[in-house]
Amino acid sequence: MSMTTRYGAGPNQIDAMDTTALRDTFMVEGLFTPGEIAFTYTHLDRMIVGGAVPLQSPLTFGDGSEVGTPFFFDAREMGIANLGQPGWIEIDGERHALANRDVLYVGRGAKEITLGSDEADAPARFYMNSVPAGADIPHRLIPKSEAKVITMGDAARSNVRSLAMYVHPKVAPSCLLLMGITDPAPGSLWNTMPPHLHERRMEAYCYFDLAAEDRVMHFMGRPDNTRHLVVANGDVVLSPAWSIHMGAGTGPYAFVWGMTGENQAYEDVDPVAIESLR
Ligand SMILES: O=C(O)C(=O)C[C@H](O)C(=O)CO
Ligand SMILES: [Zn+2]
Repeated sequence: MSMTTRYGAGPNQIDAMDTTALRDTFMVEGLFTPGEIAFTYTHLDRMIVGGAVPLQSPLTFGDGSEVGTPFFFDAREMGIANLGQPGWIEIDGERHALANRDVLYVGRGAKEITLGSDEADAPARFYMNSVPAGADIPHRLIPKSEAKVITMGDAARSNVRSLAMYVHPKVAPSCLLLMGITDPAPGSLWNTMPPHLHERRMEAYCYFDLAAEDRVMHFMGRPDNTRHLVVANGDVVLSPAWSIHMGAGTGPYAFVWGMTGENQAYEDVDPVAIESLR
């Protein structure tokens, strides 16, 4: 298991950043390495993002030395989305089967997590969002069929998309984690339109199901001072509360969004008018 750190930055700091500095600060690349678990500890509301691709041997974690508690989950909760082929996750020996796009919520107090793939040559790809938690909420498997799906957007503006809420008060409760998956409709390439800010929550986007030759252009920054990040399959964008977010792909893609902060009010967002962007 590896753990890297991202300290984040304030809105004025992006003026001095070149492309490499911007990417090093606001992106996490390389989370999905076959046979490994990789975590990045962000100082954006202390969300940890992670990836794991188990092959022949299952992968285990749960030690808390990197987070300063005896066990990883002593003061944390987590959502784990399977973005790959069928696999399974054991929480303290209790096994849950996860098909593609199923999500497992792991509540505070778990001791040991083991991640496995049904077939080593068609592995699961587990994506993880973990945030501090102050309550014990039961572990729960949320199959794709139980997610609450909302369709939004406008075909004339190429932004029709369906947004599936998994870890959400109306679907599966958590302490302060929100997690879901958004799929642009065929021919629709824009996500998160209109762009928005949510001053009370950070957000992490993990782009997936993107062809190797395609990229998503993810826009960030203050509305009057935007930048872009060129994102490949499996890359994560860290979106601070002060930053807008919206993106367009050069081909089909999907993304997992995860949020935490002061509240779980999905509607607590401030849309930003396109004509105000600079
Ligand atoms: O396409 C969208 O719109 C989204 O998926 C929006 C994200 O869920 C989001 O930014 C929530 O704040
Ligand atoms: Zn958002």
